Amino acid sequence: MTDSLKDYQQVRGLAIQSLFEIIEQSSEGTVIVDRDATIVWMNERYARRFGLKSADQAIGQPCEQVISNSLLRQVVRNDQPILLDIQDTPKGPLVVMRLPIHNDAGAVIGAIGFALFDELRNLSPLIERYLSLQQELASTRSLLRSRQSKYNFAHFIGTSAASLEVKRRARRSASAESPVLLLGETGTGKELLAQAIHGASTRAHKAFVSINSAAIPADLLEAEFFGTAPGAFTGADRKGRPGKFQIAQGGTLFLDEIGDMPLPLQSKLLRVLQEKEFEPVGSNEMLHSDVRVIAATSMDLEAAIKRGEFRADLYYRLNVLPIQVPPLRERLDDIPALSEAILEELRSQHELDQDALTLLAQHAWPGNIRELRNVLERAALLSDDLVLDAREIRAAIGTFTPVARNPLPAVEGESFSAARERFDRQVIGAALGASGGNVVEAARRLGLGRSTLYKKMVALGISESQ
Ligand SMILES: Nc1ncnc2c1ncn2[C@@H]1O[C@H](COP(=O)(O)OP(=O)(O)OP(=O)(O)O)[C@@H](O)[C@H]1O
Repeated sequence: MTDSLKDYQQVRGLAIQSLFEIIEQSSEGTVIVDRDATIVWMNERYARRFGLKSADQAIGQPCEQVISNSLLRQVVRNDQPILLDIQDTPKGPLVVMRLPIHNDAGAVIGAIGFALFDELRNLSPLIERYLSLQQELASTRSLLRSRQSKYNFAHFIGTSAASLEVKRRARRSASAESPVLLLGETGTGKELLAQAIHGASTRAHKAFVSINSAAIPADLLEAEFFGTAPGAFTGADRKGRPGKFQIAQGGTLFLDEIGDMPLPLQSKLLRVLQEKEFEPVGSNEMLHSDVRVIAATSMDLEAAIKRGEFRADLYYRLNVLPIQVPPLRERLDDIPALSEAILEELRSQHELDQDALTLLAQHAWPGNIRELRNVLERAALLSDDLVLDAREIRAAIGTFTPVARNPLPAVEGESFSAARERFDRQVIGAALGASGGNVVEAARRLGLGRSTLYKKMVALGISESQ
């Protein structure tokens, strides 16, 4: 018994010695700190890994000064080893082991850290796994960042009454959960607004995903929306693929050109909006959906319903918070600020002279803000001068479409005051007509005080019912 115990003590002693030697020899580095976590010894190889010329430079330094994320201080303080850990260093990750050092009385007097490199071949799968997990994490993070919205309300430039109203409604819709329907011509900023709504909502930290029904062939749309189940297809899609609804889970799904959605898909979309669940293509399983939908269209959906091309029930479901985004020609006051913001965004040094701005306010902008951007970009590229003039803008516009102004036809020999009276009569008559004869409403439309409008009407002999 005593003999075998002696044996044991001897074997233990040898084991401790061998263990230390093997680890010391196969380690990438060894560092020893004292009770204050000040480095008292470091091997040369380890010093070089941290950019030091020699280990002498490390002696006397707090351990974190040399190894920025060192945990040796913690080991000394807690008197607890950290047996296996991964430490990032400027030259790649290391597997490290940190142990407290005790004196004969069992008190902590310091700590030792071994950095094990991949000479210990059986650790390399661990490092590879760690690296691949890190890569996966980085790419997931960057994917999420790229899916988060790029724009907020400050990006929607415009202080005209029409723009302010659009922004007011959009801001309000951000705090709701119901679908939003953005109506407006191409290039008016519908997607920008959708992103801003998402960014101001409680879903902002989740994905903003957009899908354009007009840009994807009809037979692929269902899989794009709802994904495919594993085994539903052969070849590349065998494993199954997530659809936009899955990718947007917890976030916002922007359905652009909703008017172009085929009827069978409209029924499926309606079901997701109502039941909050959907079925991937080729699957029998229902998946729960937590997605806020923002839809947009440049199409007259009511006309499409009459033609039988759009489901009325889907329209009512989507039309909870409609926002009409006016075309640029109805908010020409925004052009100077928009132009400045666009030129700035293009990092262009160019400015516009007064005639150029006047000309910009005379074009009807069928392509709206996207067209304005293209015109300014083209003009800035082609001009040598930093001040863009009307001639250069005119050349960049290409096909000029003047804004319709319903000009009054001139009457031969008519005096100025007669022409002016005719003009006043027409403008007031039109405002009254549009307001159903309501003078207060007509005055508001014309930007006149009610009594001023009354006086003008009396002077012109216009009655209220007109
Ligand atoms: N009010 C605005 N202020 C600044 N930039 C704007 C504004 N509105 C639109 N833009 C810019 O104009 C371009 C077109 O806008 P966006 O894509 O949002 O329009 P859209 O209505 O969704 O168009 P489409 O229907 O063709 O998809 C984008 O570059 C956008 O940033």
